[in-house]
Amino acid sequence: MTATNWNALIQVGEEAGLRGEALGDYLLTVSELVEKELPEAKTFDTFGREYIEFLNARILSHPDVTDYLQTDDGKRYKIAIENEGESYRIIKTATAATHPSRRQNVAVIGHSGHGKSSLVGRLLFETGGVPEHVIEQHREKAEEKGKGGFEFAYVMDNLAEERERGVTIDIAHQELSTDTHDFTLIDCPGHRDFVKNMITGVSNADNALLVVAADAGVESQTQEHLFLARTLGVSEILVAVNKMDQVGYRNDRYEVVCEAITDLLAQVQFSRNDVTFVPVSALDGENISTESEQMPWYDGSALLDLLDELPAPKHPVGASLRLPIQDVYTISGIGTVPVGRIEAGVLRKGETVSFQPSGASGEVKVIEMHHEECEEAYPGDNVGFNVRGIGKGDIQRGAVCGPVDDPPTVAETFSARITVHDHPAIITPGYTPIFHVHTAQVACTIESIDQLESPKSGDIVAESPDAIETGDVARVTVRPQEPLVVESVATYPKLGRFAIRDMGQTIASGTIIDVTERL
Ligand SMILES: Nc1nc2c(ncn2[C@@H]2O[C@H](COP(=O)(O)OP(=O)(O)OP(=O)(O)O)[C@@H](O)[C@H]2O)c(=O)[nH]1
Ligand SMILES: [Mg+2]
Repeated sequence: MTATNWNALIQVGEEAGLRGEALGDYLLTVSELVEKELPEAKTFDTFGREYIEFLNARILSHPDVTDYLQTDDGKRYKIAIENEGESYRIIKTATAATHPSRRQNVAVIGHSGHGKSSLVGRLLFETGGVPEHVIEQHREKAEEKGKGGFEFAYVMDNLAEERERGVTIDIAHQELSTDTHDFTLIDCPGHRDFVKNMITGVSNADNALLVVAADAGVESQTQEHLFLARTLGVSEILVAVNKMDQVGYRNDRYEVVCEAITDLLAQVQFSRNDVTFVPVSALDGENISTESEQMPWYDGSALLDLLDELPAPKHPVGASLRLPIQDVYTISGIGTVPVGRIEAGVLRKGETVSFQPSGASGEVKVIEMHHEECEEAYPGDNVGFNVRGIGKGDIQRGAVCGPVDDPPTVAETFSARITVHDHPAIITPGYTPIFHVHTAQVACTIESIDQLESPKSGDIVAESPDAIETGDVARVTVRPQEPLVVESVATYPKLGRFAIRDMGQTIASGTIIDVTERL
């Protein structure tokens, strides 16, 4: 199979898509694939599928999942790949309307009052998600409460207390669709009292949008959130420098703020090249969906276009189902409905699943995604579901759902590599702070400090040190004080990363190397 043949395949596919007819089948041998195509190609692990990128199309495939052929211009065809010994036969089965690679969870993070909720509200408004008269109603209500200017934030802040205080307390999810993506924006609280809610939001995110007000610049939760996003495995960070109206849309002020953020990024081993900056005004709607005329000095794209350019999320390939539970609802007519985001594997109707650490299990009766029922759901999907025989007492935030024959691992102990970022004193064995891992928050004891590493080279510089302190990197053994599901970072990245908090601040972070299962 040569590149020319491949082009022909795509062409036929496009025409067939229009007519809704079968593509026909094409045979290519494994050696042809490897020798002719792969040198030009890359493989990616995405959505539990293996992306094989060809010259101008790619096959998204996984044994568990229907395959798709995607051309460079974003057209997708549902295909079946039949494996005939040495050969693959590719058959087009239907035109695929949507595809999970459109889906992207973005956590909106940053210091309190910098305009996260307002920015999400504005994005929804400009993409038609919120009609003008609703914004008007919010404007009136906000003014009545002496909170003029909060009309866009009120789109996100629904709780009475949130509106009264003018701060977000718990995370809120909002759907936003563009031509190429279906985003779930997770508006996180910026206030330092609610960092634990922000962690739940970030642990569900693929990428993050950091909002920094141009007038206030970097503040304490700008730093803490950036650090947590990095620690909890967010791949890319987009920085919106908001409230540009407050600084007269001045380029020099924008640059000062960008420089301050660049310094913070360096502390978490991000370089400025890994991050995109955009100046915006949520209040005036500048640089949100169209490029702003107020800032001719800015030569980049508007925020919405930058969101579309965020990298596709990566998920483990060929792994078993792992679905950390974020909340559990009781819905009349259905019963107990746990909700969460699939981090690995496939959730299927009719299959028996197990929740750990409780061990409760049952058959999946209903899966719902974005208010629609579906047969199966994949990594990256936010789902609500119902399992036969499972009641509210069997599951809570922090539980993890997986297959009965390969259930999530409940740890007796685990070994981890931690970095101490900010602790006022020394840390000795026996120390028991709160560990935040996926959606769980559990007190865990650092039972032993096994090795001290050089932060630069990673070399072991001491065995069994008595204590560690700020700046140290160490291998430690950890014992959860309550049953807790964790996995090694190598097998399930999102279940193997954690932040450690104590005394109202984030003091350390780490990755899990190995888990000793509780029997
Ligand atoms: N001038 C100006 N004010 C803004 C802008 N964006 C937000 N604000 C104001 O900033 C204040 C806080 O906005 P929010 O959107 O609630 O901020 P937040 O980041 O969600 O705050 P938390 O929920 O507490 O973390 C409100 O008074 C907004 O009107 C902007 O672009 N320009
Ligand atoms: Mg808010």
